[in-house]
Amino acid sequence: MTRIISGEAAPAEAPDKALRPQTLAEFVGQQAAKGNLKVFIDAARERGEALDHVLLFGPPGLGKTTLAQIVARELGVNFRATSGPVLAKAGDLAAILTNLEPNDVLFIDEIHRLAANVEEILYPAMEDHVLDLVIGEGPSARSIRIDLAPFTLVAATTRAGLLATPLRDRFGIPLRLEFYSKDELQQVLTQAARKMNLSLAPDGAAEIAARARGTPRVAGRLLRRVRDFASADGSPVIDQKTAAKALARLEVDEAGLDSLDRRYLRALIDNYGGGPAGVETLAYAIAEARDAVEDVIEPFLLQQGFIQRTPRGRMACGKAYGHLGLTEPPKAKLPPLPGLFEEDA
Ligand SMILES: Nc1ncnc2c1ncn2[C@@H]1O[C@H](COP(=O)(O)OP(=O)(O)OP(=O)(O)O)[C@@H](O)[C@H]1O
Ligand SMILES: [Mg+2]
Repeated sequence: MTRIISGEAAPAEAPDKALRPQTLAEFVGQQAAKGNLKVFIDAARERGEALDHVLLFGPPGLGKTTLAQIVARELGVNFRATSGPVLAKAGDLAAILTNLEPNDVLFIDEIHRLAANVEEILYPAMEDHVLDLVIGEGPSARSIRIDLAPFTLVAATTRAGLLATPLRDRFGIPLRLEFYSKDELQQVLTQAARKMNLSLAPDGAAEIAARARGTPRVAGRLLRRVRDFASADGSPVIDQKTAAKALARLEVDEAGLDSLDRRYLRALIDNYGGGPAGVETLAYAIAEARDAVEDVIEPFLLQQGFIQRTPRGRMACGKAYGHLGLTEPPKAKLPPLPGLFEEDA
C-alpha cells in the first residue's frame, strides 16, 4: 500500500532516522507512557538491574521503535533489534539471546507475527533467563539448558489482541501509545523542521499537524512532501498557505483523511447503507488487505468518530456523512410510548 498518509514505514525512509528523538525529554506527547517509563527506568538503573519487559502497542507510526531505542539509551545499554517475521527458526532467536550483554535491550517489532516454535523458547528466556534447546534428532537428541544474561525485551505490536495470553502476561510494563493531539504534532513538526533546516512558520506547522492523522510518521512524511512543493514554487518559508496548497495536491483533506479513507467511508455508506458491515467485506470492497484496514485505516476513523465498531460490524457515524457532504438517513425509531412522558394536564 503506497499512501502518503499510511502510518506504515516505507522501505527507504532514511530521513526518518535523523529525525528520531534521542531522549525521553525530546519525545513529544504520550505523557502517561513516558511518565511510567521514566520511573521504571530510573529504578532499574539505580539498582543496576535489567528493566522489566516492555510491551508497546498501538497503531503504526506512533513511535514504538523510537521509544524502544530511547529506553536502551536512557538505561545506558546496547540496543539489538529484530522482528517477528524475521525470526523464522528457534535457533535465530537463540543466537541473538546468547549474544546479549547483561541488561541489554532486545527489541522485537511485530511480535504478533512470531512463529510458535520461536515463541516457545522466548518464554523461559523472559522468565528465568534460560534457553532450553534440543540438540540433534531422533534417539540421540538431548536437551540442553543455557543460562542467559538478564535482559529487557521491548516488544512492539499493532495488535495486542493477537498475542497469546501467556506471552502478554510476561510483560511487566505494557504501554499503549495513543494518537497525538494537534498541538503535540505541531511540536513534532517544529522539531523536525529544525533538524531539516527548514523554515516552517507556526501556522504552516499547524496546518500540517491538523492533517497528519494523529501520527508523527505521517506528519514527517507530509512535511517532506510540502517542502518539495514549496521549493518547486520558490517559497522560502512554509506558511499556512503554502502548506494548504501542497496538501490539497496530495489529496489530504482538512480532517487528515486521504483518498483511501474516503473510499472506505464511501464503500461503507454507498454499498452497505452505512453498515453494519463486516471488516472482511469492506476490505474486499476497497481492494485492500484486511490487516491494513484494521491496523491503518480504522483506528483513526474510530478515534475521530467517523465510524463505530459494533458486534454486528462497522457503522458510519453522522460525522462521516457530514464529511462526505451526504445526509445521514433517518434512523429507524421506535414509536414513542403513549402517555409516558406527557405532562398530566
Ligand atoms: N513522540 C515523538 N516525538 C517526535 N517524533 C516522533 C515521535 N514519535 C515518532 N516520531 C517520529 O515518527 C517517525 C515514526 O516513528 P517510529 O518509527 O518510532 O514509529 P513506530 O510506532 O515504530 O511505527 P511502526 O509501528 O510502524 O513500527 C520517526 O521518524 C520518529 O522520528
Ligand atoms: Mg517501528
